[in-house]
Amino acid sequence: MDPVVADGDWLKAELTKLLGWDQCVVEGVLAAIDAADTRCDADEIVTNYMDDSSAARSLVHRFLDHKARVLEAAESSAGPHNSDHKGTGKASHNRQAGGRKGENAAGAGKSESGTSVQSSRRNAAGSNTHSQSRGEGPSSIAKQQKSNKGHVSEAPNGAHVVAPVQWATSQASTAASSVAQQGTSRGKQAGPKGKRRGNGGLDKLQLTLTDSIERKVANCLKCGKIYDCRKMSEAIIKFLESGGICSFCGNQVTLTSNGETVMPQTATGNQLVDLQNSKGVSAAEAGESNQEASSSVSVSKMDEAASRAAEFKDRLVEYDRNAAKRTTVIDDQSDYFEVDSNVWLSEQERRDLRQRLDREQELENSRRRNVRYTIDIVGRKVLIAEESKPSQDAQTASEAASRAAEATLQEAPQGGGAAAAAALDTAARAGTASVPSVTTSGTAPALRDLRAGPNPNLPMPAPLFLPRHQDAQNGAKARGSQTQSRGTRPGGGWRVPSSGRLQHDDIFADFEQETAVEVLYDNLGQVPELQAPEAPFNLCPPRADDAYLPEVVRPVSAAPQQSINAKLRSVLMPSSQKDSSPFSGPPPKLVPLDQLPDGMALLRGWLDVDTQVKIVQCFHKLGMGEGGFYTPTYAGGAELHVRMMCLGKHWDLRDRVYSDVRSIDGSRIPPIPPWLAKLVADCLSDASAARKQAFPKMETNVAIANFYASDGYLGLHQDKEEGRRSCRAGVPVVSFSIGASADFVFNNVQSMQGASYVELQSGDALVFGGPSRMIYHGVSKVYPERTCEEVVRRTGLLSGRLNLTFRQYIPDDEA
Ligand SMILES: O=C(O)CCC(=O)C(=O)O
Ligand SMILES: [Fe+2]
Repeated sequence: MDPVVADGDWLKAELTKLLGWDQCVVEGVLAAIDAADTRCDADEIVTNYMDDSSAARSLVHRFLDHKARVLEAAESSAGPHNSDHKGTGKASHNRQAGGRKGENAAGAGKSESGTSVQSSRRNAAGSNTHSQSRGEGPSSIAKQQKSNKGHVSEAPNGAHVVAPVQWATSQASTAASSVAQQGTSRGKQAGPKGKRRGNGGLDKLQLTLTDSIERKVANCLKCGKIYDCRKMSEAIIKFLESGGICSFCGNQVTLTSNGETVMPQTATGNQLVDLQNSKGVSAAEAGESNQEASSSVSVSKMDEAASRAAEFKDRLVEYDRNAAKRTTVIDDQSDYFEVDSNVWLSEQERRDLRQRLDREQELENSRRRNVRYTIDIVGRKVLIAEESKPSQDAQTASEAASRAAEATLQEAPQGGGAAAAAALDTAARAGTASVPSVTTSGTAPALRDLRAGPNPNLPMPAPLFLPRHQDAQNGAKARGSQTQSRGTRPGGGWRVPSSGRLQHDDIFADFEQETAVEVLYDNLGQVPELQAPEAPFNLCPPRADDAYLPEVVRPVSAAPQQSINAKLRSVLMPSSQKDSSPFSGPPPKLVPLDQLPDGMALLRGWLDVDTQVKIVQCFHKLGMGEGGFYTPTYAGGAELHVRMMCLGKHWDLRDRVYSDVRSIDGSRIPPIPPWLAKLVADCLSDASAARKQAFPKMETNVAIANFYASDGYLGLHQDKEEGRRSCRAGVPVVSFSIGASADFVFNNVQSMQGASYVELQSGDALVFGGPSRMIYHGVSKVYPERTCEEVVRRTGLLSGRLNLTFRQYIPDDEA
């Protein structure tokens, strides 16, 4: 037994050293330990207030053990009258300690300068019994609070509010006693430490209060300061002492004890104590009067605090109710498309937004339906008309495209359609699946419903410009002609009024020409599968000098018409890139008519003028109808330099076969008029007679009509698609020539080397069959100045040459 250890000062010093706490805090803890009923209670204090420190626990145990032994020794030395305590030798040390303490305090007369625990006990002993002393133990405060009904009031919200005076009062009475015992020393002590040191009972009471409050960690709702009441410190004690007044901002931090709100304690209690002390009031009186004073002041403070709380509550509620009106939330992150799930939208806003989105979707759908493509035929571009105003702009774009296509077709009937088809075809190849159909109302049926898209392969950015001299040449000649009567723009040319993209202009650079030609030829290298029909080719356009014409508009004579591509070539193609003549090489030898090879006969002027006129008129009419004249193209896209049409069957330059329907546009093929067939038969008969050698029999079922403009020609070739039997049998070809004269070149090989030629004149009939059936032949030159004036005058035949060749096609399976 070590009396030093049994002394509270020893434990206080050890714990202070161990825990590093303020001494007054340690004193409070010691007071609680001293008041604990059992060792378990003491252990709990260690657990709760000393972080369950084993070192602290062992110190406490050591202290209690020694204390018990000291008390026991004192008891035994005092006599057996305390057998009651002995009888409960196993009773808690506290009881032992408590009992002994009281006696010790009273009897042993330990100095006031002992531990605060002892001091407290001794102080309390003056007016309190042992049981009272025990009543101050843990959890006794609540009981006191409940029993003290006079200090329980109803808060505005209905909650019970227990004025701090209840527990402050009891502590005040204790403190008052303590202070009374101490005289006025408390008030004289300088600094809080001294004050606390002399106020150990108060600390103990705070500790018990801490134990009783429900939320051990509280925070100030105004400034956020946190009060961790699990760890005792001077600040916490002060906080608890004040009943939850925030030491930082003065706000009330709500503390609840046993379900009841602890109201703040003002300094009033202590002040009163101090006041009473200073007046020399006895401890008991001071306690009573203190209690009463505290009670009345606290109630009034409670009312004041309650009304402040209610006011604050009302303000909060009001704010909550009206927050939406006074607050605008701009949520940039919120996707306004999220209409349905957007929590920031009111019902009305949601409805409005939904309607707006629906409207926009409708417009977008309508815009997609109305996309139009503008076809720049010469520029070979297909442009998407993106419209912002769907209906109106789409309509405008559509009309512009239609007018462009129509005007181009009508103004350049020899080639515009083909170029359009080629452009469309090219565009269609480059197009996407989603492109809509091209609307070309008023144009040829084959142009309608073609699907086209933008052509990324066409780099030419600017419209193609034609030089003015070309415009003058074409436009002037075309002016007043049938093209004008179709409503095309006076002055000729290819200007498209609405788009303005095709223009005449003197201003063009060489590189532009070459670029254009390059593009043109690039495109020609591609295979146009579908060739749009050309505008009707008028073999005999009306002319002013035609005597037979009625007295109507007498337009200037029509120009020999060229296809657009021919025009482009002649105007724009650098000489180096122009077609090399298929007749380059040694000039052919003119063959006298009596020296023609076997199987060839030339019946000069066999067709009289009337028959020629009849033939021209016939082909004038047929040429403008279904299956009429068109410009044949090779598979690669290059054009023949003649206009062609077929009777009986269609012969296709691209695949070189005969068919019943024109493959390029599905046209039906006009039949050979019987009078013409008879004419052919008669001619053949005459040819046999002339040669004194019968040509193989030939019943024509195919006729090919070619119109050569003044610059037209036809390369060396064989007529060999009429079937093996027809060709092998030497079934002859009968040819009629009308209009301008031309050089007919022929050879046994496809070369100008050793070639011969004869001049075919208007009205001539040429027959080649038998051994000459497979000669290579062609037309190298046309002589527009050498023509049959009468035929021209009577028919209005264009300057050029009309040639008809009659053959008999015998399919191989019939052979
Ligand atoms: O125009 C000519 O005289 C010849 C025509 C020709 O050879 C043909 O059409 O195959
Ligand atoms: Fe031929």
